[in-house]
Amino acid sequence: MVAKLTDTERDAALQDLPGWRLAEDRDAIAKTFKFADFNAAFGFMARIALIAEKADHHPEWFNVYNRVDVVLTTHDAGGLSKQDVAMAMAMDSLASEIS
Ligand SMILES: C[C@H](O)[C@H](O)[C@H]1CNC2=NC(N)=NC(=O)C2=N1
Repeated sequence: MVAKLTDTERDAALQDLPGWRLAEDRDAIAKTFKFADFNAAFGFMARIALIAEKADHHPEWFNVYNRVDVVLTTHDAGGLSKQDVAMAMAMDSLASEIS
């Protein structure tokens, strides 16, 4: 099982994740991605879904047209883990590629 990040580790990780914020009500990070249109947003989700399956680490997300609201946390760890940081970085990298 993967370890929950300490407060110090969490704050350090957030420094390197532009646009990501701490969720208000839980130990999780959140970001809103905006794309050109629904096709780009859904393409992003489809490609992240494949990465998520491979990593066995799945985002919580909500899509409306070109917007994807993402929340990342690790249920098994009861909070934020390095797997969330890795997923956030993968999302940022893919989003910058397609927008
Ligand atoms: C059984 C399965 O491996 C677990 O439930 C995995 C699947 N995907 C997961 N995704 C996330 N975000 N957190 C988890 O703890 C998690 N656990």
